[in-house]
Amino acid sequence: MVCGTKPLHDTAIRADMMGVSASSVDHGHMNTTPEQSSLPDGVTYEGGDAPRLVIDTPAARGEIHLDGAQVTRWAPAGADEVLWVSALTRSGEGIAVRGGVPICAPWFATGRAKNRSPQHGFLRLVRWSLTETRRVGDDVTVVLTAPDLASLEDVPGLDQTPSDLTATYEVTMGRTLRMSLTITSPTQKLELEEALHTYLRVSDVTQARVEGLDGARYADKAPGGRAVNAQQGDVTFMRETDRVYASTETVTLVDGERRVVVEKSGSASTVVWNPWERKAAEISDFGDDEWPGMVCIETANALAGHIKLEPGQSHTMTAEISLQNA
Ligand SMILES: O=P(O)(O)OC[C@H]1O[C@@H](O)[C@H](O)[C@@H](O)[C@@H]1O
Repeated sequence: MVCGTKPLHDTAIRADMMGVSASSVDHGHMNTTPEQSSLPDGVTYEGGDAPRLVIDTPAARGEIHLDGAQVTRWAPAGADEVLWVSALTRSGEGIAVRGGVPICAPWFATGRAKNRSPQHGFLRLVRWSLTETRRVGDDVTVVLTAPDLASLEDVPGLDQTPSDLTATYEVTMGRTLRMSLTITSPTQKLELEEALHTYLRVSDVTQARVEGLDGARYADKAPGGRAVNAQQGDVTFMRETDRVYASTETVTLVDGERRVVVEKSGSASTVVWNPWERKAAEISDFGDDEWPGMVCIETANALAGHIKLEPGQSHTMTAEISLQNA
């Protein structure tokens, strides 16, 4: 779904709207340090090699890295952590944390023609700028902006897409985790693929199930999988699972008593992924024994669900995650 043309100045961040110091709006991406006094109560900036915002309010605890604008933790009040992160992950500039919610764009996997690199695009590999923080009640909203890509050296894969594309990401952490990604292509056509690659904790993936995809068509990307299939009933997990569903529906991950609801808008695809034993062993930052404890439910626009942007158009995709019984 294309949300209409948007003049470029609409995506520019106005300094007078920001709750952070002037230095933090400099798109020179090394210069992103906000002053603590400018952040709302319950938000702390932690610098170092992997700069991040730590959120701790009566509604939720969480964490957002500037590298890749990656949400890595979120637990609504009274509940255990919802997102999964590998014990083997690394973090820092140019590195996507293995877990949380990496942003995949402007293509998904290696793209529809399977010829793009790096895998899942470059937006998870660049350091974003913090452009706004605000607190309304106990909900904290953080807005991050991707750097001016053309001005950066060595953005891998930038030659495969309009180099002037812009991206903003608005994350609200409270009893619900709301993540909203807007991508604009100012001057050129863009066939956009994207995913909010959400890693969710489960106690045992072989006992978990995903409701809400009954009847949906899917491409099965697991070894030996067919391009076109139809889901029958809930999704359950018995082997490597790597599926791109054509679906705009809300899904619910059922893990024992816990029910994790993923609602979305601007998203024509839902990706469901668990690497299982063999593939987990092949991924260097994924522990060999960790796969039973996670499943990815990715709010996406991928394969046939890609978005066609005309010059000057934007698209916004939103995922909203909540615990049903909390
Ligand atoms: O290892 P990456 O690049 O983070 O990708 C992890 C997985 O991401 C999923 O979205 C893909 O469907 C899988 O094919 C892929 O293996």
